[in-house]
Amino acid sequence: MLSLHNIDIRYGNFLAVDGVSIALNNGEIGCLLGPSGCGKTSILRAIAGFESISNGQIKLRNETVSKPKHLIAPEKRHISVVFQDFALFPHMSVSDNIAFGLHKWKKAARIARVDEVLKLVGLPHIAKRFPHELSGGQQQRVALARAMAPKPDLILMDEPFSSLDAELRDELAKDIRNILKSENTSALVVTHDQNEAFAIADIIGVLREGQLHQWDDAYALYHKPVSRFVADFVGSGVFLNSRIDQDGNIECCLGKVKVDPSRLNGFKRGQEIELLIRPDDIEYDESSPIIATVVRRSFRGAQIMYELSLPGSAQTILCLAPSHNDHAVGESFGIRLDLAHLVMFAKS
Ligand SMILES: Nc1ncnc2c1ncn2[C@@H]1O[C@H](COP(=O)(O)OP(=O)(O)OP(=O)(O)O)[C@@H](O)[C@H]1O
Repeated sequence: MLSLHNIDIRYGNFLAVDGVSIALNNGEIGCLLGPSGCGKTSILRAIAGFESISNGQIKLRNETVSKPKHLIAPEKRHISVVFQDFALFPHMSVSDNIAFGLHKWKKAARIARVDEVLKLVGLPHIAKRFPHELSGGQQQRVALARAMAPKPDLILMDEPFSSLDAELRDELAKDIRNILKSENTSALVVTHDQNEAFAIADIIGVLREGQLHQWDDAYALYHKPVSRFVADFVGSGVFLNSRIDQDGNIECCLGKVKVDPSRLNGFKRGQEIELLIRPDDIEYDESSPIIATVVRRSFRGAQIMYELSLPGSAQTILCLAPSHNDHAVGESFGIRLDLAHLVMFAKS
């Protein structure tokens, strides 16, 4: 459906996007995730045809729509864009907003399609209202209905949830995913919020300073990050100063971690490394000889996130424990390391 081949985007001499390649299949929902200024919006604008590229090419349904000095106009790309502020026309009713992109359709087909997408987004009863009479969440759904109405090949969404309440965002992200999937519509969403990315996307690209670090599903980003940046940006955790001993095992403040030699690819015996420990790698275990002390805690309902110190180590670790194991700051309890995935980086 969509492929970007090694694209660069420049603003004068500044290289804002540097050699990015991604591909999205028909019906897939992709997401570009990264901190402010990493180039997400620039990529979205280039796909929409609002921005030119200085290297590489962009293909839609296998047709090249952008390459240096060649730009197919946005209206010829069969793409719809949902903007951050929804950009609904304030003087038009909801149904007129949705019908706006259908002016070439026959009247009966147009009316039927407006009805259809309003049902799809769960708002069949608000067709006659005006945008200012809607809640933020309803405006978001109308904006999505308007984008979906012409049956575009691809929908682009730029920070679609940023103006909504935190509680609403997660719910809406899941709903929007279901709505897009119900019509097998492909979409690419831009966000800096990983929970939104996890809730909406099949595949996520993590960007930093114009470069794509990883294009993968949420599980792989969390458990098999390819760079220290991805490991740090996605999810929480700590990088424990560790060392590979002469037997090829990892020594750290939690003891010795036995490692299958095949997993030491590229690392040498005796090398200093940083070992990624996620909060879910540390288990509460009353019978363990490793005793940790609570430095900080944050109650999260079913679980408590503990920050723990260990004897003889200046580093702290995180532990996500079931909340019936309730300990105050200063108290100690036993923990066990249960590393499902070994993620390590050469010490910089
Ligand atoms: N028109 C422009 N002229 C010059 N520099 C620009 C222009 N648009 C964006 N940039 C720069 O390019 C870089 C990428 O910007 P972009 O808006 O794509 O980032 P972003 O990841 O979407 O950020 P945010 O999350 O803050 O919207 C930034 O350093 C930005 O300052």
